[in-house]
Amino acid sequence: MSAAAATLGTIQTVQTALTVLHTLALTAWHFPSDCPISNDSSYDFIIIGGGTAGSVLANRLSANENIKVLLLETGGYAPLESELPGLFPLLPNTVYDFNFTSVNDKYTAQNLQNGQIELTQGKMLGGSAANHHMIHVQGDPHDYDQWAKILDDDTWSYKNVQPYLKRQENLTDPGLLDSKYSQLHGTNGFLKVARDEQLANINYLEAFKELGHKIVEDVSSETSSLGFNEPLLYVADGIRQTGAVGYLGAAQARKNLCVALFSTATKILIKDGVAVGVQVLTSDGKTSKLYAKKEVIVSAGAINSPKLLMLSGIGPKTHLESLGIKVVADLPVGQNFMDHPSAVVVYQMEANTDPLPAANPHDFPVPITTGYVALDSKQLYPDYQVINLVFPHDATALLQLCANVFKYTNEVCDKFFAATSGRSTLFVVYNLMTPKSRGEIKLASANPTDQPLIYTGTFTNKDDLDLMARGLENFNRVLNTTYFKSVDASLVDVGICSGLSDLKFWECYALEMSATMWHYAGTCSMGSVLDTQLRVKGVENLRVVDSSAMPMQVSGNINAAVGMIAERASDFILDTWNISH
Ligand SMILES: Cc1cc2nc3c(=O)[nH]c(=O)nc-3n(C[C@H](O)[C@H](O)[C@H](O)COP(=O)(O)OP(=O)(O)OC[C@H]3O[C@@H](n4cnc5c(N)ncnc54)[C@H](O)[C@@H]3O)c2cc1C
Repeated sequence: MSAAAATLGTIQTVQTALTVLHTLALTAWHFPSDCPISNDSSYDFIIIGGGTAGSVLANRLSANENIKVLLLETGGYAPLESELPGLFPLLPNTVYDFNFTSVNDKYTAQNLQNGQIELTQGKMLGGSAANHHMIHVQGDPHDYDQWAKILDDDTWSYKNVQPYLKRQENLTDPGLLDSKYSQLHGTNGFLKVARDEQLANINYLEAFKELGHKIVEDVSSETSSLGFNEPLLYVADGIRQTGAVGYLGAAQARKNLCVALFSTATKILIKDGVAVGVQVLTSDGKTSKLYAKKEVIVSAGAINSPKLLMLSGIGPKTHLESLGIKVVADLPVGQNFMDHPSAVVVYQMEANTDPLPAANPHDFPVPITTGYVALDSKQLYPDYQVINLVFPHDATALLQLCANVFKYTNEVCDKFFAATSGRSTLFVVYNLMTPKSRGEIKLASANPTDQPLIYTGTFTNKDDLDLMARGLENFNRVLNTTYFKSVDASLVDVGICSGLSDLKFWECYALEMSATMWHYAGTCSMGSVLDTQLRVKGVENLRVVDSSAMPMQVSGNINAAVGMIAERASDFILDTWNISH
């Protein structure tokens, strides 16, 4: 039997066994209790979705005890395996995941299972931060300055968003707290972040240095995020740090905050162009109508937020009419879908058989470094990011990542695994930072329980494929460094793109191995669907606050940018309603 198939079988067995533990709700103590809702109740604000953005908003808007806030979350409490950082490969394909897949474009991702991209997305309190990969990075200043330029609104420039990036953070890393980087980080926020420094990373950092890259303690910067480092992680006290753990945990005792679990918003109630409430389906199969005296705020993530808007009549007119949905506002909802296209590259190191410390479920599973690289030496912002994971020999954890997280085919994963036999490997997740390609989310039907159609649009703009190929080729120079030569390193051949060389090889590799970084964004973007205070154009008292609102990708993992948007939005909302904060 294929090693990958056997690993997938083992994961399913473990996932089934864990369902017994789920019934004990072992993590509930972190969070506010589940709050009952009843038909016709009203609140000042209704927030839809208790993920990264929704958790920030629920905390900030309920800080004033006179303001009644309802947070609706379709999932339940995150399970124990979400809290333990080392267990993240067990989370996809469970009830804690929406289990979305892309529509097979027959062009990209053909070495993924079924030619489809597994678009994992958290369905639980904490949202996608409860099953994400825990890398914390603020993004490059150039990203936000571009947002300000596109939106013609300086509110979103780096200078103006930086305080909100900081406001989320509670930096607990002793080395960084004692360094010049400390002023770029917050220490009073709700999200604890720190590095996991590992001796095993030193040789690799040296190799990247030999290629001319800067080695930095931290890539946060007021000018440029280029360089290689050991990243900050959303891990503290051995526990994954999510918005739900931090922001909702701190608001546990508030009587004016109702967190309703297993409560799915199926429609936004709109009367005469004003959002007045939400229709909600609860786990007992009942439908209720709940009302918002001030605002409805949609924070259901970049796939579910556009889905909900379209179900409510806000979206492209012809698409909605084709499904018999009455149009309330004709807006390009669902369009401008963005992700960071990725590809995994593995290097086997013949002469490196070093053991690694035994995996501790409270830590990130393996030593990790990240790098941000520009292909043009004059450019200050990155074209690509690499996430480098060091796996010890014969590591089944590599198979778990390959087969259950990235969802490469068993043939590909078996080849990667064979390369680990008796030697260490470097598992490199390469991804493109500012793709020009765009995809689209569409409704499959007017039924809220149906999955939407997700067209990722990967490499529909040829420039992206060209840049991705050049970047992969550029990174591959690592084989020429002293360390990689000393361990007799080579690229693991997965048997695709044979006969091709140089850039043609990398272009083929990028296409065939293209996957996701799970950084979905832009589907209700500011500028087209929203104004720059995140209000839906043409509908009053309705905002979208989550990764859907991003007009352009940021150069790195996007959770911090989403949290920043929500922090910023909370100030907009409190100011709009003259609520003190
Ligand atoms: C596998 C994976 C790995 C990632 N790795 C990283 C990483 O290492 N670092 C990083 O910075 N970012 C990472 N990300 C991205 C980051 O986690 C997300 O961008 C971020 O969590 C998005 O926040 P959000 O608030 O937009 O949506 P989410 O956090 O997804 O929250 C949406 C919430 O809405 C709920 N919901 C949806 N529909 C409804 C409805 N109709 N009614 C009620 N509730 C609803 C969902 O259950 C969910 O709780 C990763 C994401 C994934 C999926």
